[in-house]
Amino acid sequence: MTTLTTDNLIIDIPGRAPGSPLNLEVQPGQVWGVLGPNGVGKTTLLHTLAGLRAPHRGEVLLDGRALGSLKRKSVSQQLGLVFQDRQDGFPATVLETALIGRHPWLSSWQMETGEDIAIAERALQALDVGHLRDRLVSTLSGGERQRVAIATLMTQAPDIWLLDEPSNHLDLHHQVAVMRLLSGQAEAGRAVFMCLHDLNLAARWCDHLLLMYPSGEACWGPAREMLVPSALESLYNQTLVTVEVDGAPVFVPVRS
Ligand SMILES: Nc1ncnc2c1ncn2[C@@H]1O[C@H](COP(=O)(O)OP(=O)(O)OP(=O)(O)O)[C@@H](O)[C@H]1O
Repeated sequence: MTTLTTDNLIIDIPGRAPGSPLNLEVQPGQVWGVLGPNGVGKTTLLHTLAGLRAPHRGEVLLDGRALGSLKRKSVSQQLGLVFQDRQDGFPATVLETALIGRHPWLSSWQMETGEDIAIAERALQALDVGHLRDRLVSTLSGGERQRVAIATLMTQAPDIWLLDEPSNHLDLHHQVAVMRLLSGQAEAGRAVFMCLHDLNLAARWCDHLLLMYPSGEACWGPAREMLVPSALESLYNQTLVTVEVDGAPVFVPVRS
């Protein structure tokens, strides 16, 4: 299993002064949540961790090796990303889309085997979209598409799962089902690192949190140390009431 680290990483946001350097260590078995208001740089960070954007400064490392020094195929075997937004490039069925997750594991021009198809079908079942396997993705609802995207990542089976707002479009039942699945993946030794707008999902399911402030400051650590109401109020510029349910804090925005 792979550890993702950042060494004095400063993400590159056009026209903005560099923020504080990030020195993160995302270890196997951990579930990280990234919290912060709109436009603070959460997606930019995820894309930088995936090697899709160059950092302003610093480095991203996989097991101590600089991301840039690794072959893309090797990176995509170790790390995968669910994007916040997706475009339908060409017509593809749900099963064909999930099978894209096997590409890092196939050689050029190699066709998927029965085992690859079985892996994809198991992932579709796990995300409750197995019954849609032959449907065109372009005909799916927002929540169904989101679950297909997560199933594609599951089919890819990397050690590090990066997810940009995985609960987007999901109803309550599927939000919890996806969080349980991500938690199970971490228990199996993978690492999960996701941006979330739902503070309460983060409080319930993440063991580590990174708070990104509009000033460019950031702080990170075990979730119990980060879930300080005053810090969260300042993060979102929103007054909160904290209650406890099942031993976990629940944050409710005040109305006025
Ligand atoms: N190509 C670009 N050119 C100029 N500005 C950009 C570009 N890409 C992103 N930005 C800006 O960088 C900032 C960070 O964007 P990013 O998408 O990372 O934020 P975010 O925290 O994920 O926001 P949200 O919560 O709304 O998804 C935003 O102000 C955005 O407008």
